[in-house]
Amino acid sequence: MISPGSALHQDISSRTGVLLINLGTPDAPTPEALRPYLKQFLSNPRVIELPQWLWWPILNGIILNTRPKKSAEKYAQVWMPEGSPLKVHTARQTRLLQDFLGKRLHSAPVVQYAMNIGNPSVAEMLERFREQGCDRLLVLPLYPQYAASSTASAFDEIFAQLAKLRNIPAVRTVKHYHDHPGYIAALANNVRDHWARAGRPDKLVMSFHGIPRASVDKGDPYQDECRKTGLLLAEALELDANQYQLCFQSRFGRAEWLRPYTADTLEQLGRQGTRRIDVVCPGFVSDCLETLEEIAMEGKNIFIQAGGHEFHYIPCLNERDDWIHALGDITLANLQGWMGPGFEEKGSDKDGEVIGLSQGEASPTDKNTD
Ligand SMILES: C=CC1=C(C)c2cc3[nH]c(cc4nc(cc5[nH]c(cc1n2)c(C)c5CCC(=O)O)C(CCC(=O)O)=C4C)c(C)c3C=C
Ligand SMILES: [Fe+2]
Ligand SMILES: [Fe+2]
Repeated sequence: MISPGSALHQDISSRTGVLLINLGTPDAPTPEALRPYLKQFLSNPRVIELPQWLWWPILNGIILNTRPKKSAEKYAQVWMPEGSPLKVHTARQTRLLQDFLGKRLHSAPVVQYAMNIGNPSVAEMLERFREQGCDRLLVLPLYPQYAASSTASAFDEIFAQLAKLRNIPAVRTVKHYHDHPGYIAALANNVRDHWARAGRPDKLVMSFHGIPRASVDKGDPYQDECRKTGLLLAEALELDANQYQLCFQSRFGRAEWLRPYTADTLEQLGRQGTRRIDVVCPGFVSDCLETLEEIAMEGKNIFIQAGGHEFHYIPCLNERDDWIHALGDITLANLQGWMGPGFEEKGSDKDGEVIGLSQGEASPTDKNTD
């Protein structure tokens, strides 16, 4: 919880904080840990846009009695010795971004991560920033494509916690970076590195997390942003339209979601006798349940059982240098104008760009206050 008013806040000279925010993950691969995680996730009206009177009996009477056990079994198959893959990679990315900024700025911002659901919570991290004297905060969701269910619900949580404070920091939010040249280059390098080691497939499948079709009809730009990322990645890899396929995974419930569904696409490609496919998940910057279990395990089974021969899963960006560099560039671009005394850059980086104004990004993406 955030304690109201803190003398510490006034004593330390003003600093900037960068908060990386991700979706959240259970604390353990057990039904007991899955239940509160799923309850919090699926009670969010940004995620399930049904009237409460209709949704609550389904959630509490059916889903929370069946899904925790099934999901826990899936999590157990991908759990790492240090914990949930999503959290392990997010924590590593945070440390690497802190190092990257430390090497490039005389006075680097404080970098921390929070989970929108579960731990470490947004409330806990906002308190840590306060303790460290941060009166400016850049919120950077680890979702390159904007969706109300992911990005907006992260911002909702930040502002709900700030609503409990009297003296809040200046806040900037990064809405999306689905077409950022550094992000696209990192995605393309990742695929090329895989091909250099393992040869090329007949088709590259780009699988994005789905959302309900109705969300797009109501104005969510998510589908367009996924398509733009896919197109830019295909361009960077010099692929023709018949060499790649974009699709949407992780459908939840019975409503119509974005099509084509990944499971159908994999089955169809297998049935058509496609010899080899490689699957990459550009919308996930960290490997997690949805990539390691749903794609690399379930997806592979679907393709092979339908008649496909060779299936390669290409891991997410995780801790790649070029991705951390892109994340650093996105951060610096969005800190423009907040660079006060002691915050000067140490010089241009190795690719010769001017720090904070890199890769054609002349201005911060989206700002709220200050
Ligand atoms: C990439 C961004 C994501 C969007 C958009 C998104 C929308 C969305 N998700 C659900 C339901 C579930 N998602 C679950 C896991 C999950 N989702 C994302 C990302 C997005 N979701 C990630 C990174 C993860 C993995 C978390 C991990 O711990 O590894 C789950 C929980 C797992 C399970 O039981 O299947 C659910 C449920 C909906 C309904 C939705 C949009 C409406
Ligand atoms: Fe999800
Ligand atoms: Fe750079």
